[in-house]
Amino acid sequence: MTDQPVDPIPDPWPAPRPHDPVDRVVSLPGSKSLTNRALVLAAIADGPSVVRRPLRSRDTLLMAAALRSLGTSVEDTDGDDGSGHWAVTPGTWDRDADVDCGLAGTVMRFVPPVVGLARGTVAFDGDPHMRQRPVGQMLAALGALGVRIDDGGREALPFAVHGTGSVPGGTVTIDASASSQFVSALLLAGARYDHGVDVRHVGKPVPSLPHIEMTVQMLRQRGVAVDDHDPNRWAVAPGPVKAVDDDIEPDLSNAAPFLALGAATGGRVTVTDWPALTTQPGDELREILTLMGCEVTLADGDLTVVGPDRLQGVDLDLHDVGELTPAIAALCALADSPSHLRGVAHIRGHETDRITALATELGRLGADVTEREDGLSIRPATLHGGTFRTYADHRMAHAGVILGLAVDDVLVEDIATTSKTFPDFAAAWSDAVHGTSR
Ligand SMILES: O=C(O)C1=C[C@@H](OP(=O)(O)O)[C@@H](O)[C@H](O)C1
Ligand SMILES: C=C(OP(=O)(O)O)C(=O)O
Repeated sequence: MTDQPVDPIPDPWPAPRPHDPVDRVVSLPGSKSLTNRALVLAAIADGPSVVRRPLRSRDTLLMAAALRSLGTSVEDTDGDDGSGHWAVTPGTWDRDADVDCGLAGTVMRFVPPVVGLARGTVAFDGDPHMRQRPVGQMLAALGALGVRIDDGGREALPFAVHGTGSVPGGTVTIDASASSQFVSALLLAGARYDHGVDVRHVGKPVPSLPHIEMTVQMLRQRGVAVDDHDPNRWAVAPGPVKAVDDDIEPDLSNAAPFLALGAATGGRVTVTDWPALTTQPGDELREILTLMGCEVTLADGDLTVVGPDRLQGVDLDLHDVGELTPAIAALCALADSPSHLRGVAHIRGHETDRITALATELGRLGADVTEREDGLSIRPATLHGGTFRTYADHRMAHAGVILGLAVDDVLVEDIATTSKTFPDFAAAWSDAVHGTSR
């Protein structure tokens, strides 16, 4: 062990290592990004609707709680197939409220623009690290659109939004290079502003563009006119948001560790209900894992990955799919040729500074890693056991358990942090690795 002396880690979790190549079929919970968009749009819609098979994890429960605190009804209901749904009924938003953002970017960014439509003062705060995550550009844009914000000059949490019941809206320029969620947030609320919104981005390229396409697609499904013809500009026409029942797809980003289980063990993993067409960036895993030497097939809604004898390194720009970086970096550390992961400077503003965290923790287990301003270079090395720190980041925990597939005695700190986007991840992971929950 090469651990430096540091604070003791509570309950590090022994990452399970399979004895033989696995052969598993896995069904995943719903998408965080789709669930939280569906909830926001249902809350500002022109009637009641149902969010079917939503993700119920910390991020989405926080979103449901935020919308309830404004005066929206979000109730459990059973579907015909026995699965749990959420019935959402828009309400009168006429009260002061407190919103806990936890560590959810979607709550901190998507809720303030709709609070402009409420009558009341809403105070926002979150986990300690949430106060470091970027939101200032978005608050400034909201101010320019006519929403009164009080952030005490911090350009970060905690802040208060003073809703007056309507928002003028109009044209606004924003630097969204820190997060695509700034743009998605303004678009989600924009149809309900008096003049709609016309958002123009100026600055370094906007990351995670598939997530903006997801927003645009969901708005159009609800009858909202969106012009996204020109690059770096999105215009939402004013008008009603139609109430639409929505089926939430499985979370394809959370598929990453499970597909990695096939990839890293030379085994076979099938994820069920993989959508044929999707805006989720996790769909890119099909191409990425193919480049790493896996055999990847999508047939009748089943995505199957068969791992190679030896994983190949990759040279990838992950700018559009930054949230996949921790899982891919872990796989790269198990590959037998070098990898370069580029274009993800913005993930330094995610749940933790993911570039530094990955360089530190992969390095702690013996990986040969160079931290770059916008990514990581990873060369083959012999890894060893040790404690993998997760910095309250669910996707760091995914990286840790992936390493544990191929390295003895990997302990993952705070495995419960995975509850941000995946209920009972540890049990689902043990089940997938060993074929039985333990
Ligand atoms: O809109 C969304 O649902 C998301 C957008 C992306 O954020 P960034 O653009 O900040 O990377 C992504 O990383 C995050 O996990 C979810
Ligand atoms: C960046 C992420 O989350 P958030 O929605 O909190 O930004 C993520 O889930 O990888």
